[in-house]
Amino acid sequence: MMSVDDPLTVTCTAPVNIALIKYWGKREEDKILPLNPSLSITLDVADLRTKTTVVASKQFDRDRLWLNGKEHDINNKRMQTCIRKLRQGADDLWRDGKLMIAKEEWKNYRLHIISENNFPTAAGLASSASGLACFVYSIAQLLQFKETFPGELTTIARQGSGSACRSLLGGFVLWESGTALDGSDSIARQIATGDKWKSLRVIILIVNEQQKKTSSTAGMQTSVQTSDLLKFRAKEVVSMQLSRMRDAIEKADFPTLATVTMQESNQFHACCLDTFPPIFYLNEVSKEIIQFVHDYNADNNDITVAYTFDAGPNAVLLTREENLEKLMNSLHQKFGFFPVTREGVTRSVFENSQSDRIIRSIVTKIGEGPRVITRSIDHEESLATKEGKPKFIC
Ligand SMILES: Nc1ncnc2c1ncn2[C@@H]1O[C@H](COP(=O)(O)OP(=O)(O)OP(=O)(O)O)[C@@H](O)[C@H]1O
Ligand SMILES: C[C@@](O)(CCOP(=O)(O)OP(=O)(O)O)CC(=O)O
Repeated sequence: MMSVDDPLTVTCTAPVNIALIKYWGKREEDKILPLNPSLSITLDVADLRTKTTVVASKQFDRDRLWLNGKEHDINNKRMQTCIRKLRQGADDLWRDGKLMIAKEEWKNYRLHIISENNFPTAAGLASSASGLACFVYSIAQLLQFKETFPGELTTIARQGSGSACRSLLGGFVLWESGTALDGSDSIARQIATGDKWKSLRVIILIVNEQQKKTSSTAGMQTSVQTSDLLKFRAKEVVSMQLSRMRDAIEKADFPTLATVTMQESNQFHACCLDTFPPIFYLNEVSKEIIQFVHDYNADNNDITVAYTFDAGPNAVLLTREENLEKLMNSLHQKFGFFPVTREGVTRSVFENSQSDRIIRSIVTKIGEGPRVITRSIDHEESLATKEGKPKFIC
């Protein structure tokens, strides 16, 4: 049972999501309202995840954030908006029929937020999506956040980073662009569980783990200002592709899902090229991977693999379990050996010595949304000491 002296804490995990229908461009910068709807798959937290511990105390003098063992600036506008909205929606904390903290009391508590990603941060692997989703979800869990309308929490995560709203749900997730000026209808919701897609495998091919030159936020701003193709895409293309994709998800139709996914990735990168000055996220290896996938499908006379790329050169391939071994063998033959991490275990000891090649890969599958791991500070999964400081500092 919780006593008044126990630190108020929660530890949660949140997944990475990969967009199959891309979000690129805002119609409103401040509230992060997108030009078009987007659709993603949530990846399994067993392989890629953010873990966050939040501790609340009246003794702390300010809100603080530690990311991967180093203190990180929390005074940026986006994180401050999220924290403010979460505090506004805080509710009474009850334990065993006893009121522990009345909702108006929460304003006297400051937060220590300790977070780690088990994959490279800011390298185009959607760390901002899982990171901000975990940030919002964990604080909401601690402050007993009560939604005033369904999906409200996703509207808060959206204001941390657009793609983060999709990481609050599992399976296939649709982020509606919405029309309301206040952004209240620009929410994310699950449109299908992963039940029909249990055999889907997602292979992340890491080509570069460095921080990218043009952030998604800055890149899409320039695209909105300069690309006519982006306007055409938002007006004419996305709704058609979205309905093809939703139909394919419903029917578990891999070839259609794969085709739309590749077309979407290509159109997103075409919009980047149409931006002035152009933005290049793909490198030579990325392009070789694209060619490889098309050759592989042509040789097999079937569409069994798809690729998608976000704002960086790393590839995400989709295939089915029954094709995985054959595909990995062909990738190794074409690109040389690289270590493969599957179900959290690295299967190959071969390090790729060449540069400009695939460095390593992670094989994962569709997964569930965020969850609470523990509400105890003593739990081994908690990232905080009893004093509310990170257990591990770099
Ligand atoms: N666990 C986390 N907790 C809080 N914030 C995080 C966390 N992980 C990442 N972030 C925030 O996201 C930023 C990285 O976002 P950025 O968009 O640059 O990279 P990315 O998400 O890896 O790439 P992309 O969004 O293009 O896929 C970090 O600098 C940090 O501010
Ligand atoms: C290419 C993308 O990954 C862009 C993600 O952009 P962010 O969500 O990182 O951008 P901000 O809203 O400015 O934080 C496509 C996608 O995830 O839909």
